[in-house]
Amino acid sequence: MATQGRVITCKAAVAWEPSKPLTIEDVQVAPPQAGEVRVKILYTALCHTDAYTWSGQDPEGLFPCILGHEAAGVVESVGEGVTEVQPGDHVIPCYQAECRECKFCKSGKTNLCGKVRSATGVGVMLSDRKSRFSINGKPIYHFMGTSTFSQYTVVHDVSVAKIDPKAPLEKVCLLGCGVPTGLGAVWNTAKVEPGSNVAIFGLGTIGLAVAEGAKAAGASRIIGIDLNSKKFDIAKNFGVTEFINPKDHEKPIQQVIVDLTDGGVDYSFECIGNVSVMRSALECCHKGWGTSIIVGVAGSGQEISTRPFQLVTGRVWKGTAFGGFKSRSQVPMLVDKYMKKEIKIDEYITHKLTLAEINQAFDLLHEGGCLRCVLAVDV
Ligand SMILES: NC(=O)C1=CN([C@@H]2O[C@H](COP(=O)(O)OP(=O)(O)OC[C@H]3O[C@@H](n4cnc5c(N)ncnc54)[C@H](O)[C@@H]3O)[C@@H](O)[C@H]2O)C=CC1
Ligand SMILES: N[C@@H](CCC(=O)N[C@@H](CSC=O)C(=O)NCC(=O)O)C(=O)O
Ligand SMILES: [Zn+2]
Ligand SMILES: [Zn+2]
Repeated sequence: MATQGRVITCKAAVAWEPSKPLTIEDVQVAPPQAGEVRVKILYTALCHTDAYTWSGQDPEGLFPCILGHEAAGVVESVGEGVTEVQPGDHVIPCYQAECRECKFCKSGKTNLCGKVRSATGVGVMLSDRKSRFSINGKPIYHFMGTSTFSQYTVVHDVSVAKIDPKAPLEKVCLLGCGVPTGLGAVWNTAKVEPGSNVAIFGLGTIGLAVAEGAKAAGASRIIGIDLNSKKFDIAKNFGVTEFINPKDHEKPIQQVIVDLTDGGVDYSFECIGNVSVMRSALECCHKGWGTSIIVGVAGSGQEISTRPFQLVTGRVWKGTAFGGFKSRSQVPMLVDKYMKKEIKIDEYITHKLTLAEINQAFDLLHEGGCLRCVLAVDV
């Protein structure tokens, strides 16, 4: 039976309250309105940002909601005025929109887009400030404008990238967040030059993608720092050349790195979300030019600090969202790079489960051996 124009009832994992196990529910998904796209999600991975919001630490977290933002699927139907995708197109939902018209998009200075952010930050769609998800009439909030822990979702047309239909969706779903974030932090935000020294704090998917990007950029020393020493074995495969476990040192970790690198690294990346590590990451940078990129997302109420002298003497503190990539324009290019074997994806996928097993997948996220767990959604 044709579903276009009708409400679809499908399975979704609903987060009812912070930290309470998600439950698989029959959810009603309304048809897309003007400028919206309804997508059948086939595969979704879990990102630590989903766990962060679920834990209640996200100041923008709203409940009940449908989490998830690293996914791939097929367009089921489109609303009025949608021209760039059509039913049957293979797509990756993009939590960072790209409208190409707002002052952010036109600035050429950022990948942030202002068109739908005020709505996605409060769990609704822009046109009527309402949710397209409900359970027996009770609205369920959207999350990050994507809500991919559902067999069907509705996204803004500026938040969906059309990709090569030949690309395996169970792999390229990772291009919705983690892998581009790490690669782009190096290529777009830091712009690491050949021969640079790099320090990466946190060797999860994001830190490993930073390592992959730094290796591709020609960095000569890539120092990985993690509290879990088992990470070094896997990190070598992504380009990490040296490993430091802060637990093995009495001196502050920034001092250890400064001593090891003749004054500090050219670039550092914080890929954990810990504000005290963010300070170490800045302070391990070389005087005069060292640049530190904050990638990790810190909890509500957390603040960063350092002595202003650190910046007066030439260190630079920056942050990155989605690695600075313009989503709709550049995600298809990343898919093509994967298809040409120019970037890794398979190596980040350590576990595969189904949507029904999502709570097990969240448990796995907190285990040192899990990078990305991909869920088959349509089963
Ligand atoms: N800015 C952005 O656009 C994005 C940010 N993120 C954020 O990036 C961060 C990292 O994400 P994942 O790699 O998925 O996380 P993850 O949890 O897999 O990796 C974090 C790593 O840091 C290590 N670690 C924890 N505390 C540490 C400490 N004090 N010192 C050294 N190592 C420590 C852990 O052992 C782990 O290996 C999260 O905060 C996530 O929310 C994720 C995606 C996009
Ligand atoms: N909601 C949080 C902020 C969360 C955050 O910083 N998100 C990152 C992406 S994390 C992906 O896994 C981001 O890109 N932020 C830019 C944005 O526009 O949201 C809070 O309020 O602190
Ligand atoms: Zn993410
Ligand atoms: Zn825009």
